[in-house]
Amino acid sequence: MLANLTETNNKMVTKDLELYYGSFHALHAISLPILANQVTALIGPSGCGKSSFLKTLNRMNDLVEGATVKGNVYLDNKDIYTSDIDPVTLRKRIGMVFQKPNPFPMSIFDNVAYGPRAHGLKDKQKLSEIVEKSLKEAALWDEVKDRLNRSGLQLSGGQQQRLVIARLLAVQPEVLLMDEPASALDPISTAKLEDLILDLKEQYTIVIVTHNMQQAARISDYTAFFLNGEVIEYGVTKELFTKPLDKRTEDYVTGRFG
Ligand SMILES: Nc1ncnc2c1ncn2[C@@H]1O[C@H](COP(=O)(O)OP(=O)(O)OP(=O)(O)O)[C@@H](O)[C@H]1O
Repeated sequence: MLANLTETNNKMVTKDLELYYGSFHALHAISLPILANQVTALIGPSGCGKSSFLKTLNRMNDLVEGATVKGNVYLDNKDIYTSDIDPVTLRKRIGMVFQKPNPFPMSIFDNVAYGPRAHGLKDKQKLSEIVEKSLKEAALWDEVKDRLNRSGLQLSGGQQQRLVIARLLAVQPEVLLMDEPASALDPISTAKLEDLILDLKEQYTIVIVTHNMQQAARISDYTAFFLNGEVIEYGVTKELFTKPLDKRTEDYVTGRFG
């Protein structure tokens, strides 16, 4: 399937995106749509550029010394690499979850209230409402409502990952980027996180990097297969997994390499 870059329900689009780390050419002419309220999975063998691509979507690569981006990345049809875009505000709209859960060393409440407070909100009642709403949305409220003052670091890995998601939701993002968010979790926590991702796509647009083919098949609507910094194939997940057009995609999804 050819990626349609002009669909009206594209939340984001990358066009001829190139990424260099110094002289190393890490991403080659990536043109991909990210559909609104859908889960897009990025798959491919280690080192093929999935995380690098993910980081171009909220300008996290700005923080990597020597990284240069060429081409365009649009959010709601507006290029995010123009000089009038403030990367900090952008990252509020496009939040990111990493492989290893990274709650701040503070209470569960303060973790979630962190973003709204940083944006100047002081009203205790409003903060409490946001914390409760975000924890509910992240499917963590019932497990922590009686211990909001305990440290976020005392939670299990799966709970920590949902706390990090609650922290992002508290600043009302539009897109959630997830870089192998379940790779450090046990099967039960992974299943909870997958259920949560399926719930969250009702309200948010989600891009997830995963090494787990079954996970990509279970939770994503669209999949892009990366190899050596290129997108080899993009399409509806079911089709890409059952009727891949490219031999290399077929070899990868059937476990013949990677
Ligand atoms: N900060 C950096 N400086 C230089 N090269 C980098 C940097 N980050 C990544 N690379 C290189 O870019 C290429 C793509 O890396 P990237 O981490 O995006 O791949 P990946 O598909 O996410 O891999 P994995 O599945 O192992 O996480 C690799 O060759 C990697 O060594």
